[in-house]
Amino acid sequence: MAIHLGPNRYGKAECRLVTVVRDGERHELTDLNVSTRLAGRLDATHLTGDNADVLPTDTQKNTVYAFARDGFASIEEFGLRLARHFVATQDAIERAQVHIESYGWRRLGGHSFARAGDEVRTATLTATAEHAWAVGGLHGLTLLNTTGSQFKGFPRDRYTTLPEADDRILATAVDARWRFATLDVDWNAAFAAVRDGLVGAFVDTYSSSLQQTLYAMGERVLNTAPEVAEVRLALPNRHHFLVDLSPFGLDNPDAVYFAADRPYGLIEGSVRRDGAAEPGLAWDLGAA
Ligand SMILES: O=c1[nH]c(=O)c2[nH]c(=O)[nH]c2[nH]1
Repeated sequence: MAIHLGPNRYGKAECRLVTVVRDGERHELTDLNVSTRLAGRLDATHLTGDNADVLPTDTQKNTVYAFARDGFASIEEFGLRLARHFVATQDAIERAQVHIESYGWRRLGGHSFARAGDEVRTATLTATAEHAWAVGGLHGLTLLNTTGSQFKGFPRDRYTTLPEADDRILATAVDARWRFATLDVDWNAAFAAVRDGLVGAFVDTYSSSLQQTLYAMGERVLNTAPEVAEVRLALPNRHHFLVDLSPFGLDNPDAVYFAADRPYGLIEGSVRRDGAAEPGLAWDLGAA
């Protein structure tokens, strides 16, 4: 029976990095979580324990902190610089991916900040010697419409108990990633445009299903951000169930809800621009 080494990669996960730019009294804060992944001709270390091609994950972590010393205008720019550095300087490394989470802080004053909720901006930058790819993203953006949503016309079988809903609460925590067709992008402006598109479509769409809202959100992003080739969305349906108050002799005119934690519907999908460039390694460092 033949046995062989399958796809593999290695790197330093979750380097927590905070930077402060001290411009007089007004300080700028970034709060990141940076992960590196390297792949390439790494058979030797797995098969014989020869580490000649294994840039230590400790060195990868140090590189993250050292490059941060130079500053960066966006997490996409920072991640691209790191990913390109690893493939350019390590012979055996053919593919590098840097994933960055950016935690928001709301300004309270010149040098004071409050953590801005659960929303996280993300970026995934992948490089080979010849190409690079960028994926932007966000997760933890919780949205809720108190009306403008229904769910009707679904099939019923002997296990169906769900009543048809003419008017319901629609709530979700958006998990979105979007693939750029180019690297010639004003990254922070693009992030703002995509985020506005996601939120705007959620607010504006009369929803017959969360699936319909998902498509509307992806379509709006592609219409507002020309650099984006594809949007991938995962939308948990944060169910809000009307509480039966009749045991207490009370009516419930769509006023009192139970916000269920789990289980939840999970609606996932991607919306793509026709004719856009192939994704290459953008989504997945892959096996090569
Ligand atoms: O928007 C929805 N999509 C579904 O697929 C679904 N299924 C369900 O039980 N409720 C809902 N709501």
